[in-house]
Amino acid sequence: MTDQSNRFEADHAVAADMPILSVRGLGVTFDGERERPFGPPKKIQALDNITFDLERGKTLGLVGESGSGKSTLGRAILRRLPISEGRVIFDGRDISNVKGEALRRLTRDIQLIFQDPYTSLNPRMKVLELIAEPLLVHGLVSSLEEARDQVGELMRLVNLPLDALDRFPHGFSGGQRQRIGIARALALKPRLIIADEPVSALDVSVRAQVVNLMQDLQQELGLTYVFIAHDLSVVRHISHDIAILHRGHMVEMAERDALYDTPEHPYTKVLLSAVPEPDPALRRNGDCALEAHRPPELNLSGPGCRYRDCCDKSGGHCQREAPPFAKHRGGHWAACWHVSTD
Ligand SMILES: Nc1ncnc2c1ncn2[C@@H]1O[C@H](COP(=O)(O)OP(=O)(O)OP(=O)(O)O)[C@@H](O)[C@H]1O
Repeated sequence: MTDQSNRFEADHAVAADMPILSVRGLGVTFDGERERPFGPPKKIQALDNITFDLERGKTLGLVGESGSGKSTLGRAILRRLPISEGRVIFDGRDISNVKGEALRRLTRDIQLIFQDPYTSLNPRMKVLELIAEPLLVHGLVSSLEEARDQVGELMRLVNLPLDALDRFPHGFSGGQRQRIGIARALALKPRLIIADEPVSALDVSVRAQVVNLMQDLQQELGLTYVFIAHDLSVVRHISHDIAILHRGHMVEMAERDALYDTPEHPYTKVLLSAVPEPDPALRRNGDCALEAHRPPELNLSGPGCRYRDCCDKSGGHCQREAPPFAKHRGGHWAACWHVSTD
């Protein structure tokens, strides 16, 4: 175990058996457009009744199509937007309503890795400034020179050469920029990292390197990840558990191999059937699985399962009542009347 790892552990003495993150009945509602002048804004329910636990040191892969609520869930956990319903418990503490200094402190513990390393790094700041900025903002160092050693150690962690410190980000490749973004996210020694599509903007050839780096860092520093992706092929390698979002609802969650080998929810099966086929025209059931972006508010009318219109198993029960997100065979959690319980 390295010194860096010891430092992380010493700083974060916690009950090891408690999930680092528990989300209970989480709902997030946005104000949409007004239907008439001066009328009330339409309500957009981006997330509804999301419940899951994430164990310390593990990765939850969060998968869903565009508009399914992945980023909203990430931002709700980070407390960057108001929670309408339910609770987010981080390290045994309810953080659903934290404000002020407590929220500021929380941003040290939970960090975000952005999707696009081209736009997320200020082009006018040198790498030293970019990585040192969180340390300066949180008052952990008082000058760039004081930060230099810590930043150098972060550069070592993400396999970037030290001579990069005094250069601007435009001189780096996408993969190297994402390493800078990761070093910046690590600067405050977070325990939980929300990685919002961290490899989607990168060339396919460097995606695996960044995913492998994140895995190595997880081992070395004991990090926990929520790894967001819009497709199941990206999260397989890195995830311990995988959760599937569909129109603001969690429809299935299971241990990685169980989800790929024996998917339970019809929507998961359709997403999986789309994974190996790169040509969208050839994807099976493509109309429903890979639907064009449809805001969730269009789908909230009436009772019943939100997937009912796309499901070939849909029957009367599915039309009348939404299935609960419940535990089923083989440890799968799924929201479907057609999955049998243990
Ligand atoms: N600030 C906001 N105001 C109003 N609606 C919003 C806001 N942010 C998100 N939404 C809506 O909430 C829903 C979920 O959006 P979200 O960005 O979380 O989806 P996503 O799964 O991350 O999609 P993508 O993969 O395209 O990023 C969408 O209908 C989106 O239009």
